[in-house]
Amino acid sequence: MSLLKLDGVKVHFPLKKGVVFDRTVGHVYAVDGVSLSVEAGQTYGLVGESGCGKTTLGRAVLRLVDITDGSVVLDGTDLAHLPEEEMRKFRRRVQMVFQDPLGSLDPRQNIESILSEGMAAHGIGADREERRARIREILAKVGLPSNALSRYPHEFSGGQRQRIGIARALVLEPDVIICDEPVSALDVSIQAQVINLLEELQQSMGLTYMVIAHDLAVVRHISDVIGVMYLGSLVEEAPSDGLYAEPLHPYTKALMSAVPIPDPVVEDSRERILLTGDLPSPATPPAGCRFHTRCPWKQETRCDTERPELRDLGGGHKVACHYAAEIVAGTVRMNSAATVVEPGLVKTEKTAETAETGTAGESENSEKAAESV
Ligand SMILES: Nc1ncnc2c1ncn2[C@@H]1O[C@H](COP(=O)(O)OP(=O)(O)OP(=O)(O)O)[C@@H](O)[C@H]1O
Repeated sequence: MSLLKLDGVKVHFPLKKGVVFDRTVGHVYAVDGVSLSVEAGQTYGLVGESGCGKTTLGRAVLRLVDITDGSVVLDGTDLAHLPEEEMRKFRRRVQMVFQDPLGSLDPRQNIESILSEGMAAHGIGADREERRARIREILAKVGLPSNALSRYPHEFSGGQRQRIGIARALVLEPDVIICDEPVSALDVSIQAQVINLLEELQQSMGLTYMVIAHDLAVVRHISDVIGVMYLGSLVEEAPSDGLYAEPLHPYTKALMSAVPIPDPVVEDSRERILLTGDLPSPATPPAGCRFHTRCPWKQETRCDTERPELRDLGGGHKVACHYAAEIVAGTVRMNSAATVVEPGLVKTEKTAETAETGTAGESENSEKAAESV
């Protein structure tokens, strides 16, 4: 059953100009028509490069930004159209865990005070003692000692602070937890511990997550379903295994090929797709398919004029690309100056001409574009 269902969600930020009269001179199309469902007890992973609208989408669920259009249905209630006083009751039910645990914890408050603040505001626990007992229980669940209660955020390591952030969400007994880049501020050695903790808590408490990350490796194991965002829209969505087994959208293929593989033999023997060109501004998104300006498989003129819908190609594997099936079948070939790193080479630029012969070349910009993915 879908616990959280987004339908056609748009968040357009007005671009203002002028000191006296604020004129709207355009919009940032941060989120532009996203539909997705998060099933109870599951994890939806949302990935995409910086600026694609992931955080704004998460904030829209909590109504921390104005929703321009669409619906956000939590357990049967559309939050997008709820009066503010009604919305207050629902805020407890969707909690957010932030990227920077230190920045999101008040340094002047001890842990008990940080955790009990929200509980008191939402009427959880009859009195201080009851709240304290509940906090102790949750601290144990997230792997922190009960003496953490009287300590302050700066006394903890980065990983422990993220555990406090998770505890702060849990004490409010939410239906859904949105984890926004939950491990990207942490040391690599600590990241796996926090991801494992999220998984353990999900199993023992039946939690439902939306995990937002720019790093595909972070969402891979924890997610049941993964959605890939590009310039405000979902370009691909699939059960996690299906997405990794066969990414269908050219953007996902590029993202996936940029993830380093620890085995040097495998790393050296695979092909990588490096995107050329910069990410367009969400204030002036390209017409047609938003990815067409960087797409190695772009076809004239459909891709520059007609916006592809997200469609199911089977087994819940959805893709917004006019030619996804043809690319898989090999009947549509790379047609532009796409850069492919061929097995065993550091860098090879493959163009329409060189694609056949495999002539090697260099492209600094392409390498940078790949790094930014
Ligand atoms: N309040 C705002 N007013 C105007 N533009 C905004 C606002 N918040 C976000 N944006 C713009 O919306 C776009 C999407 O931003 P968002 O933070 O959602 O992306 P993101 O994918 O989460 O990126 P990051 O990982 O860097 O946070 C960006 O171009 C950003 O500059």
